[in-house]
Amino acid sequence: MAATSRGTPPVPPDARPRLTVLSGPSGVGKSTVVAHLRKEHPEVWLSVSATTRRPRPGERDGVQYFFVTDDEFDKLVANGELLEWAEFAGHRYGTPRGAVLRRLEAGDPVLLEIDLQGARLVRESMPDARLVFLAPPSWDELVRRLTGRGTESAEVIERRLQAARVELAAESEFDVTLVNTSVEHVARELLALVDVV
Ligand SMILES: Nc1ncnc2c1ncn2[C@@H]1O[C@H](COP(=O)(O)OP(=O)(O)OP(=O)(O)O)[C@@H](O)[C@H]1O
Ligand SMILES: Nc1nc2c(ncn2[C@@H]2O[C@H](COP(=O)(O)O)[C@@H](O)[C@H]2O)c(=O)[nH]1
Repeated sequence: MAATSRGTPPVPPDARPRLTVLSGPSGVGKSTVVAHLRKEHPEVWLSVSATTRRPRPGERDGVQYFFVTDDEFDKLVANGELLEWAEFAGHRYGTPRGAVLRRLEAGDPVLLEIDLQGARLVRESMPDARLVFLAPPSWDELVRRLTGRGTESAEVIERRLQAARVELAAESEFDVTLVNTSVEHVARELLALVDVV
């Protein structure tokens, strides 16, 4: 089945912003879609966030995240090294400022995969950023995906689903919504928005 999109259509190429923020509820498929996109288009640069969460099996420091201690995260905040940061389901996550700004200055398309709070902060500090919301085909499918991933305890899944209700209610704040029915389709739609084609 094809992915569908809602919201503002892409603006003409010469007016496209080069910073794209992808948000959406936990388990909707953000990382899966971005990994698919970057497999075919490695030129799309994805910011690697810092987090105080522990790595999941298979996750490597500096690849999925920079895994840091609470003290290290405090220092990143105190030194102004984060473009934005937020607490999500009991852990802190933040976007390293320096790397993002260097990429943007170089004219490279930049993609952030962050939560709703982070998206709102980026909108305030960088109003030209394009905010993309990844929505699930249905609530039941979101629960299936988050549970089926098998990486979180029942308690953590419950916290993430509570956050998901808030995030889904904020869809209208985003410039574009992509519905993740098909990873391939939605990755193609995201690529068009990220402005590298
Ligand atoms: N279109 C899809 N159809 C079916 N399953 C999907 C689809 N997209 C992703 N999934 C599956 O859903 C699960 C959650 O995906 P993923 O980890 O990418 O979500 P996420 O939005 O990055 O979550 P989080 O915010 O918690 O990091 C994974 O098991 C993934 O394989
Ligand atoms: N505000 C920010 N949110 C971020 C950042 N990096 C990731 N995230 C979001 O956190 C949740 C949970 O991620 P998980 O890897 O523990 O499942 C998810 O919505 C991510 O998009 C960030 O730098 N800032």
